[in-house]
Amino acid sequence: MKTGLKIAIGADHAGFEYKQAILGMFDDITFQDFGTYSTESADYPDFAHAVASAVESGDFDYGFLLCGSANGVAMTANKHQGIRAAICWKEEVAIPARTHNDANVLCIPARHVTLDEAKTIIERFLTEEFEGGRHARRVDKISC
Ligand SMILES: O=C(CO)[C@H](O)[C@H](O)[C@H](O)COP(=O)(O)O
Repeated sequence: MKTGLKIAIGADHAGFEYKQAILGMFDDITFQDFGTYSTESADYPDFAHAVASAVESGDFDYGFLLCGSANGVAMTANKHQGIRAAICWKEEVAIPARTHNDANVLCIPARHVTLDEAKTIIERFLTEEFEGGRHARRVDKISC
């Protein structure tokens, strides 16, 4: 796993508890927490836009977003021009998210994976590197 990374993280109420756990999980990652800050019902676009803007600014290596299904945060983050947000629910999906899609935001469905699975997904996402080549050509075609 890469070390010394700066990561912007956010979640709605459905992802709050996993977000809190993730914040304490990795000694060598600097997190900035963009909320939410409790289990009180909240609106996922508020946190997804904040994390996406932070990653777009270049101040962070990656963004992590959590909501119940990960769909809402991914849809929101992907509205940002510089963002490639990938929903990853298992390690095998996190690998091509980085190697093929050069994803810069990892979206985790907190209601559908265990915390251990979320940790494994994160570790894999932070280990794999973009392969470039034919994948770079395809990634270049994503923007419209
Ligand atoms: O998954 C989500 C959005 O894609 C949210 O986290 C919620 O799980 C979903 O919208 C349901 O919201 P609720 O207010 O907790 O019923």
